[in-house]
Amino acid sequence: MDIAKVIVDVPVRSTDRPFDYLIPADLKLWIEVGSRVAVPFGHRTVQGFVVSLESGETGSGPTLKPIQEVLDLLPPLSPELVELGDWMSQRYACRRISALQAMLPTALKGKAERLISLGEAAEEAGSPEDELFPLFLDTDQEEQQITDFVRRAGEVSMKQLTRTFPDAAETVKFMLRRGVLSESQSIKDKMGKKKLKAVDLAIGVAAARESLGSFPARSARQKEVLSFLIDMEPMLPMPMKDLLSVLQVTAGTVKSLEDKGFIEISEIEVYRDPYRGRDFKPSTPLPLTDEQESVYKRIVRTVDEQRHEVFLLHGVTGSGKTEIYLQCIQRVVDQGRQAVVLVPEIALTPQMVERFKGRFGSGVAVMHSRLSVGERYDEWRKIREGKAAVAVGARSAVFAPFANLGLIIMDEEHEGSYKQEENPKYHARDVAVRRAEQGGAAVILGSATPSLESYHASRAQSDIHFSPVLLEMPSRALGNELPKVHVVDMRDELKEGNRSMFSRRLHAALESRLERGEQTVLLLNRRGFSTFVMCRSCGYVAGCPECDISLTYHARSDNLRCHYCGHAEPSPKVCPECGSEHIRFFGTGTQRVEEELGKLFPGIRVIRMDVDTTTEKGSHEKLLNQFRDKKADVLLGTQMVAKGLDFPDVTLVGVITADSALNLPDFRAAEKTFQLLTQVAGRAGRHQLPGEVVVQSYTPEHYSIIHASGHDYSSFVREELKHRKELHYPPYCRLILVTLSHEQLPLLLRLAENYALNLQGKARQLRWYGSLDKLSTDALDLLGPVASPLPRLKGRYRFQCIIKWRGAIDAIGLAKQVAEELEDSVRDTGLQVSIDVDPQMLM
Ligand SMILES: Nc1ncnc2c1ncn2[C@@H]1O[C@H](COP(=O)(O)OP(=O)(O)OP(=O)(O)O)[C@@H](O)[C@H]1O
Ligand SMILES: [Zn+2]
Ligand SMILES: [Zn+2]
Repeated sequence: MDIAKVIVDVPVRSTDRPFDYLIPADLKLWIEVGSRVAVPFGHRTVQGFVVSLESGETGSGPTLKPIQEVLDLLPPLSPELVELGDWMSQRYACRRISALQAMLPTALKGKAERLISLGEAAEEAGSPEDELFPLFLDTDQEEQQITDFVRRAGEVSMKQLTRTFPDAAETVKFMLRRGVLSESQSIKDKMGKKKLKAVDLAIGVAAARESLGSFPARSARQKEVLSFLIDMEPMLPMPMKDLLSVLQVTAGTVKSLEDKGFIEISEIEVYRDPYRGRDFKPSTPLPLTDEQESVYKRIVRTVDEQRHEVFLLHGVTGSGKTEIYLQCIQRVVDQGRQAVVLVPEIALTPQMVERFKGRFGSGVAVMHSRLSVGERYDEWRKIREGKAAVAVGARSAVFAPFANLGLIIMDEEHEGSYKQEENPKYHARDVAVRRAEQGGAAVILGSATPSLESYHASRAQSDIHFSPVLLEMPSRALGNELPKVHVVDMRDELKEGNRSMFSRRLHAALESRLERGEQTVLLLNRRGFSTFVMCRSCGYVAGCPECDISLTYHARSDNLRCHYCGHAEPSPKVCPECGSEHIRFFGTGTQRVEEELGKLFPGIRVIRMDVDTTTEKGSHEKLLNQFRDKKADVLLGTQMVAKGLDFPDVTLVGVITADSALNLPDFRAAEKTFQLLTQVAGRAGRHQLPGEVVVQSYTPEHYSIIHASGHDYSSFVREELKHRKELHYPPYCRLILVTLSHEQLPLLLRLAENYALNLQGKARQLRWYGSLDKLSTDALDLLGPVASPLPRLKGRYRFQCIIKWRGAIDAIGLAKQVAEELEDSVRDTGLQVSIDVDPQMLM
């Protein structure tokens, strides 16, 4: 009796464990760990993933239900990914099914049926003299039968195939891996594969060339087509429509060549390559600078030993980290292994993709949310079928289904967007490290401003589960200086009668750029606008007396509140520091800045890049290209303009208000401000022309602004770590954010208090509970419950607790256990508890 343990897709907590199913004899060879299957569950059929296989010789247990179907020929998950899912479910207190689902492209989540047809390689396959596969001679016959069967039918379902050839699983999978068979979704489904008419030579190049002489003059067009195809031979078959548009010939011309037997027109399957039709300038490895060389050598040592190791590559903006990535990937690819490159969604610009495509061509799969479901499915398939060796993508590319992963790179590793805010609430950095650990792969975490967590872990014993090797590149690759940063105190501007959002310095700097025909990047940091209260005369910001975090303005109740501890106070009418009436809730939009620019500099050409102008697909790219082509003087935008851009003529960067993010009720506010300023400053003067940066601030004395303007990461870190230690924040402990929600406020209040009490009680029994001040290393502390920053969402009230903990204790397990007990005790009343481990956003 063969048993499969299956994680089923049923959204109930009690189902979050594997269920046993019988493997019917005729499916036995088709089912592997990672297979997606249809199984009966209650009165329904649901989808599930096989997480382990057992031969139950003990066999006399309760009668098990059999698996009904296997849903894909090749399992969409590998045993390695299944194991990773298991780890995620513990690490993030999420359901196993949700961890596994997160690894798949949306197209695979539906119920669409898989269909099998002959693949591109079908012609060459199955011939007995195939010397490449001498060992498979006896499977040749089987292969022939299967090929015939599929050819006759055109397309067969999984079910037909598995039932007709129950013993041929190995052969079929092998055929699929070689492209003799190919798998797709049902045609009704729009995500099915895409086919295209394509043109190929029907005779050899030499013969074709010879025949060129025999074309009569009236067939000049045909001759032109043929000679073009001869030149293009290595690229054939090529899409018919490309041919027609390049040569400006009619389909009739091409058709006559086919009739004469020179060429053939067929349908080919195309991967919907979102970057098709675009030229990627091929690039070759650059000779490395000394700094790059020593970093490269160190990483390659590990790569060559095929060992797991994590590197933290701290290189200033423009130090040439990307070149290191490219050359390390090359090394891995040369070994026949694969690499994943993670970049923040926002930095996944065409410019970034271009650098990888330029080096590795079509061997690069790109995965990000701007692609359609079908495009994403194709890119994913390219990886799984071994047609790509490099995946570049946002967060979820960490799950790219490579069989032999040698390297994971995470660019801008400090970015908060690597954390997924919905379930499963994973952090791609931690998942990357874990996956690499499983598979003996190296990890490079790269940044000009590493997160305090990673940096601290590289220097000291820490609560993070890895300790990276720190590699530093303190100078720019092209030898130029980091740009000079001027900080302008906006309070002085106001004092001297300048009420404009542009300081005199920034105004003058902009003017001179316009005169010289150089370009400017303007950053308007919108994060946190209109949520905090600031005095425009003295820079005073209302903060919580308990938490050293700025208070959030609540318009409805017209008061200020602390989102950590619940402290509340009335909102001030005059500044408590200086008595000024210029105290207000901050708010400036990019649109207003644009208008102002137009007034101050008539005729100025501005490209505005923010959520409003970049919603359309491809718009982001279009705007950047316009800027690169110097169709504008100023690129004005939000965070989007801060990252990864490398434009030679940008010599000025202006930051309209540096402080806005500084005052968010978030213990990472200073860190994020420092990072943003450093990143955006790094856009200036990257090539020949020297750069200059003007940072406007109401709190120029803040250490994150001082150190960012001095390009001084280590001083910033020293100061920030001191604060974190005093106030017990990561990296000196870890956090768990528990959010409880319910439609009824009084009940929710009681439940939230219960949660806190139960947790404290349990922690006390385990002797964990207490202040983190104490010297003991194992400790757990709890803040709250308080109303969540979003106190009501979709008709549900929300309360939250923050658990601070450190040491070897199982705080995550405890948080989850207490949540489940509470949910059980109030069944049917609609309580929801969400657990966010290592939250990025506490708001
Ligand atoms: N070895 C090299 N020789 C010549 N030019 C180089 C070399 N390495 C990098 N460069 C060039 O230096 C510039 C900056 O490099 P790159 O964009 O890779 O830096 P980075 O460290 O990724 O910067 P950022 O963090 O700001 O994105 C690029 O124009 C790149 O082509
Ligand atoms: Zn004031
Ligand atoms: Zn507080």
